[in-house]
Amino acid sequence: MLPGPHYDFFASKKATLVLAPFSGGQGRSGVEDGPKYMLKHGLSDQLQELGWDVSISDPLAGENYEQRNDQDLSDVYEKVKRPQLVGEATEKIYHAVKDVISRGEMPVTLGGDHSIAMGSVAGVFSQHPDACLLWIDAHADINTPSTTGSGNLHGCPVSFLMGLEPENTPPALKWVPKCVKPNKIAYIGLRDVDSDEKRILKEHNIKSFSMYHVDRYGLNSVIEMALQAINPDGTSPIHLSYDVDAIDPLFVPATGTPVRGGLTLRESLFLAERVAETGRLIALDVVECNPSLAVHDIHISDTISAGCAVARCAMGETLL
Ligand SMILES: NC(=[NH2+])NCCC[C@H](N)C(=O)O
Ligand SMILES: [Mn+2]
Ligand SMILES: [Mn+2]
Repeated sequence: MLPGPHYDFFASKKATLVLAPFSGGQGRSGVEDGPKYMLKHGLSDQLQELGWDVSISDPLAGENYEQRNDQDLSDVYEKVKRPQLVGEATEKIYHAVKDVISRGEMPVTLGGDHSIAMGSVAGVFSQHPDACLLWIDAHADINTPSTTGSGNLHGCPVSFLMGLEPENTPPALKWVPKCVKPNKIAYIGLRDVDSDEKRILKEHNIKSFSMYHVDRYGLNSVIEMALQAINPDGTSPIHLSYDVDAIDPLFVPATGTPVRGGLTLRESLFLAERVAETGRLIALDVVECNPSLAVHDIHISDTISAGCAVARCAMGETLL
């Protein structure tokens, strides 16, 4: 029998689930229920079964962000929607993730929409400036305040983390540190990238693997190429930011911006297993599960179980 993956890390095997029930980075409510559903699905017990000591932190507890999302129509800055709300929530997430990582535990941030990665990534990079970022997504989420067509901040977190447009940064988002260098981020799964985003990716020479590349070279080679680009000597810690819409909507239907032609369920899990196997994963986000967008109950269980499986695979689950 060929050996399965071998994991030579997870020394402390302590993780904290950082709940980020936040929907203000886009317009569709329900995505704030992601963390609740993943917990109900048993994620915490599942990770404990893998040998993790799991705690839960809830930095947005009691803030009622959903209601404010509906009401705060005056919260705009030029084209950007709800900067105040997003700024406050992501800063709380930032502090929570920073605490977790500085204790030597793995932060597993459960969204919420992808704007929450401004908090999680900034928190991780504050303690590990040498880290690299693997962004798994159908979208590049690198719009700037001037290029965004939708005004939704879940389409912009990477541009803020890279400090691309300081002059147009809404005041409430000025706290986001410029922490991710263009040679330290790679994308896998892209298939819906706005034209300005394509220009930005090219200008900064960011390693971006679309579904074309997955088909052309196979996912295994694409992962190798991505890691080689952002972590050439294999020593940098890795933050994996996983938008479930990278996975084909056949498998993950309940998400806000589904795009057909994505990763198969098996590919999506292999990707997480392969990153785990590097022994360098220090932080994980799982975002954009929106149970409210399900048409049938089975859409909810498909979506939530895929999100939980991504987390388990990234944290050492093996098939054999
Ligand atoms: N995290 C996401 N699902 N992002 C979708 C972004 C879609 C589009 N590019 C926008 O800027 O609005
Ligand atoms: Mn996406
Ligand atoms: Mn995203």
